[in-house]
Amino acid sequence: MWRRATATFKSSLFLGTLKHNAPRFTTATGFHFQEKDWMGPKQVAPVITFVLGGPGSGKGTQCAKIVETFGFKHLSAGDLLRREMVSNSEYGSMILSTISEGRIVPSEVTVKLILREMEFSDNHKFLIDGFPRSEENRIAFEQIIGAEPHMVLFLDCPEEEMVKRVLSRNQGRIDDNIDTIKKRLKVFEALNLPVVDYYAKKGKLYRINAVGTVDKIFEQVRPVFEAFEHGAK
Ligand SMILES: Nc1ncnc2c1ncn2[C@@H]1O[C@H](COP(=O)(O)OP(=O)(O)OP(=O)(O)O)[C@@H](O)[C@H]1O
Ligand SMILES: Nc1ccn([C@@H]2O[C@H](COP(=O)(O)O)[C@@H](O)[C@H]2O)c(=O)n1
Ligand SMILES: [Mg+2]
Repeated sequence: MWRRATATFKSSLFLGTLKHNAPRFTTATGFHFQEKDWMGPKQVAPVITFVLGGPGSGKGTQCAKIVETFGFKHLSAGDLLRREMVSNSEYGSMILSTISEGRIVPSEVTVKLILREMEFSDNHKFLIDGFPRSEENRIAFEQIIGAEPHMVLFLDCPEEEMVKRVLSRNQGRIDDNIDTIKKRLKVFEALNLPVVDYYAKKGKLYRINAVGTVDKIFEQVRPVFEAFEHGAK
């Protein structure tokens, strides 16, 4: 279990990017986070990568290749929400209506799901896909988890291509229909692009041209991770 087996952030290799002043924090849903929760015997700090991009830009597809090649743990915020939705959770109906309308689920719920996965993972390298989707998501992650990403991938894809991919995905998702896709694209532009700009200004953004074959796109992604792994050694 990563929560127990890992990080004392204070002695981390990644000291520069992690926040040590995470306050005692109790969310409105009663979830408790305290800095001491991260303390443990092993000196391994989490490596956090966010993977951003519009609906159908290929986040999940590229994440699978990153996992295979670089051994990250893939956490798709959308997948975590869909799993929560069908799990008899108190949030189930709220998540269903939010996803159906292409809106963003309250950050506290999503961050809680991500944190739970991080805590129980044996892996300390995380690829967080489809998150943060808004400035609210981003700030909640920083406050609750007390860490920032080391790098942020942005899969840059034209709208027509994203629409085409989503409509031919055929995985039975309630939001893969033209009406919801239009709403998701609007939300992406209004709420997600400001987050992309934020990380660009911080020098953490890697913009990937997401048009082309899956392998061609991965040829742009691979060197980003190779350089990071090389630098981290
Ligand atoms: N480079 C590509 N060229 C053509 N099709 C692709 C490419 N990459 C992914 N796809 C296909 O497009 C669809 C959407 O891809 P994927 O699920 O990876 O996108 P996503 O960004 O995770 O989307 P969402 O945000 O809706 O979860 C899938 O059916 C996938 O197989
Ligand atoms: N941070 C997030 C991520 C996703 N959602 C909701 O889930 C939908 C599907 O997400 P995908 O990444 O699988 O496309 C998305 O449209 C949102 O409704 C969210 O609220 N917050
Ligand atoms: Mg996806």
